[in-house]
Amino acid sequence: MYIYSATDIRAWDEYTILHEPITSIDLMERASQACAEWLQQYQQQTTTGFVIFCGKGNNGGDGLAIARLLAESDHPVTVYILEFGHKGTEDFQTNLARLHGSKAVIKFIPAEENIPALTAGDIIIDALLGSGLNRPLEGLTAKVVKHINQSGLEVIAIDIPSGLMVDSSSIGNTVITAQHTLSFQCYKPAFLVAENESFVGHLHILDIGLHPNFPLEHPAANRWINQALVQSIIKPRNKFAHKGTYGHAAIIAGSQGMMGAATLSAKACLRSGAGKLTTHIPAVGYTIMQIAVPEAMTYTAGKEYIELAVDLGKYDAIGAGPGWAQHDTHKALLESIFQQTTKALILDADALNTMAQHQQLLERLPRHTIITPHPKEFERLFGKSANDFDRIQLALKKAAHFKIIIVLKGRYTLVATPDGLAYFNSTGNPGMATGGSGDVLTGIITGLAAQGYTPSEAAIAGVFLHGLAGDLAAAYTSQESLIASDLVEYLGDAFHQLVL
Ligand SMILES: NC(=O)C1=CN([C@@H]2O[C@H](COP(=O)(O)OP(=O)(O)OC[C@H]3O[C@@H](n4cnc5c(N)ncnc54)[C@H](O)[C@@H]3O)[C@@H](O)[C@H]2O)[C@H](O)CC1
Ligand SMILES: [K+]
Repeated sequence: MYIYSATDIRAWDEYTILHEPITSIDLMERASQACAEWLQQYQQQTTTGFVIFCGKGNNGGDGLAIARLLAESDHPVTVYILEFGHKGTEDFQTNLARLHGSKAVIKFIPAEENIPALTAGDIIIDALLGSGLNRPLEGLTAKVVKHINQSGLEVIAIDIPSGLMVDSSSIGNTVITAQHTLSFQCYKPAFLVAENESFVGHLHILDIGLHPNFPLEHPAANRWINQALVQSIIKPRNKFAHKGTYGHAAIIAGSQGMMGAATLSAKACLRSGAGKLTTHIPAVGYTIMQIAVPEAMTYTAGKEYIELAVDLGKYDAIGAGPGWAQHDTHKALLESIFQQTTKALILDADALNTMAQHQQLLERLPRHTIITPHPKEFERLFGKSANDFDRIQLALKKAAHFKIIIVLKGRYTLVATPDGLAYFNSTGNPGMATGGSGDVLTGIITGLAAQGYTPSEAAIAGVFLHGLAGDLAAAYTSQESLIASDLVEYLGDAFHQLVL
């Protein structure tokens, strides 16, 4: 599934109108019906009515159609139309004429003194501006939005909270703060960044039946990692398989006091289907590893932390970094790993911090290495970004420059590939913001890469399975109680859900 820009969404609209074919006003009706149905399901016993704020573009047109549909179902509806000093789009006008025949109360806001007082119990619907927004809100529009935000009432945004840019940062701008956003057909870039979370609230993507052929003809660089995509990657296991079929992985991890990172990575690697696993750990962790993960072979190098890595050429995938802590020897260790790596390499945690301190290491990264930084680690590696959109662009730039895959962890984890594609993961929950969660991800991606999945396949499927295991675990134990070991426990169920 693609994540389209505002321009692409408009093109999809036009494509649907031309090829279904359907008139623009009927398409608006379909979108509005989907919203009205959602709202009727959602309204509470305490809801006294709907107050709908409309602009004069097609977002406002949606608002007017929603008003009519709700009024037809006997809900008290008041509509406020913000005077922009023009007549409004054709579909806006058609819907205004249709609304005049209904029981909805229609009022206009030509000036600040006409901004209405809002009463508790009403649900506010924001249909002021949608994907046609091309500049920050100002003047009367900004005042109306601030008034709505200050009311403390429940706000439901249609398509996108008014004032929020679809494709670029809205930091510092006046934007509707919605509790729910009802958007159409596909995810938009604005919904995927942490800086917009407080505006968007709970997101609901409503299917309005835009033409299915458009995505086939218009691939986009931004993509959504969902079950269908991951199902197309993960292959059923071969009936004649033996452990050699699924590769030999190595996990180079752990130090005194951080052997948990190593055992979590190791278990996750094995639970992701790697045929064999050898852990490279310091001597202090030998017994811990042998007892915690009896399925793994263990090679010790260094006393309290890993000092060297040998004989790595035989591995199909190597995961390195979890629980290393910071030691001077790690620069040489990384150089040695880079030299010996012949296939996939996954770097996380202290391996990334070492690279951040010795930036020249970045230039020596083997091609198609996967790095899995969280935003702070990313910043240490590549510098600060002014906003989340810039950070995504920087990740794509660095992925292309170093020919690596960058997994930038977050609510919608980004997988940036060297060929300029940005995949956003759909699974996961805040319960996974807990120690060891990243170590599990390193193990999963290493385990998948060892089986022969390409680095981008391993990264995409890995982040999805990791998040899905988190969702299944949270459903069982709650987000609060979720610990990283649960992610390992629920990986099996996550694979089950893929129904191979
Ligand atoms: N497939 C779909 O997603 C469908 C979407 N629909 C709805 O249509 C809107 C987009 O409509 P459009 O008329 O293009 O844009 P707006 O309603 O957002 O209004 C644009 C209008 O406003 C002017 N403008 C832009 N920025 C500002 C500003 N800061 N202040 C004031 N005015 C501004 C701009 O110049 C235009 O004149 C989409 O969001 C959906 O809600 C359809 O209903 C069907 C399918
Ligand atoms: K809106």
